[in-house]
Amino acid sequence: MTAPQELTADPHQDGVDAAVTAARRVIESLLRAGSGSTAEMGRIADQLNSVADNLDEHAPAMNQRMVDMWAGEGTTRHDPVTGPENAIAPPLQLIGQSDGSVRGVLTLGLPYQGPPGHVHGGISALILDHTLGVANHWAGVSGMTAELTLRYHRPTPLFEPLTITGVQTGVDGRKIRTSGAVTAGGEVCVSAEGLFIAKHLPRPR
Ligand SMILES: CCCCCCCCCCCCCCCC(=O)SCCNC(=O)CCNC(=O)[C@H](O)C(C)(C)COP(=O)(O)OP(=O)(O)OC[C@H]1O[C@@H](n2cnc3c(N)ncnc32)[C@H](O)[C@@H]1OP(=O)(O)O
Repeated sequence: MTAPQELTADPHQDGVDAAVTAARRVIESLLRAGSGSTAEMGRIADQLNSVADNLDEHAPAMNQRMVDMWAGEGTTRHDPVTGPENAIAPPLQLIGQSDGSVRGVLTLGLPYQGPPGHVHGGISALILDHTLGVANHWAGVSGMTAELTLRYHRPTPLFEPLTITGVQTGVDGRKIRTSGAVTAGGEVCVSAEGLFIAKHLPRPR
């Protein structure tokens, strides 16, 4: 039996991960502030643009960055679901379980809102697509999403811990079938069935 294993990058307390954590806070704070805020938004925009100018000035060339993103640990650091270097990622951390499934827990806030007080359906789709992909890696046979079927059973709450699961259910030639769910308080909010085709695009080098 395989021991449980962390499959996503552990966020660091310093370096780019710390800056990304701050950027996530900015995204959330802007949304919370809204147009009714008394903060001086013109000055805030100037400050944020100056931060971005500084980052761009010191960034490697885009083609070099693309190579780094797909080398070694970089692979799990940039994606929009688990990546500690990606400010739009919640981020979700996934653990491969001994039974072959993957599992993670996360709480989503205002940037991920769809219906009032609840998670946007497209965000659940994004999280489940990625989780099913990681479940395929954990199972040892992976590919690209060809079909993703979602069932939204009940609204998915914001501000409450959500359990995200995925497991590979079958492989038939190049066709890989995987399922998963988002649950809150033990109730399934969203379930997913995915068809993946064993194919990988070449990594930039
Ligand atoms: C230790 C672990 C570390 C963990 C480390 C983590 C690593 C990090 C994990 C990252 C996890 C990312 C998870 C996100 C995954 C994406 O987001 S992938 C991006 C979204 N998907 C795409 O862009 C795919 C776009 N589509 C395509 O490229 C192509 O259509 C496909 C899907 C690859 C298939 O094309 P193809 O290779 O030419 O396949 P083709 O020969 O046409 O078909 C093969 C078979 O599949 C069937 N098929 C193909 N498409 C379909 C379809 N849509 N519906 C039904 N059947 C289909 C065909 O009918 C055919 O069946 P048979 O005739 O063999 O019975």
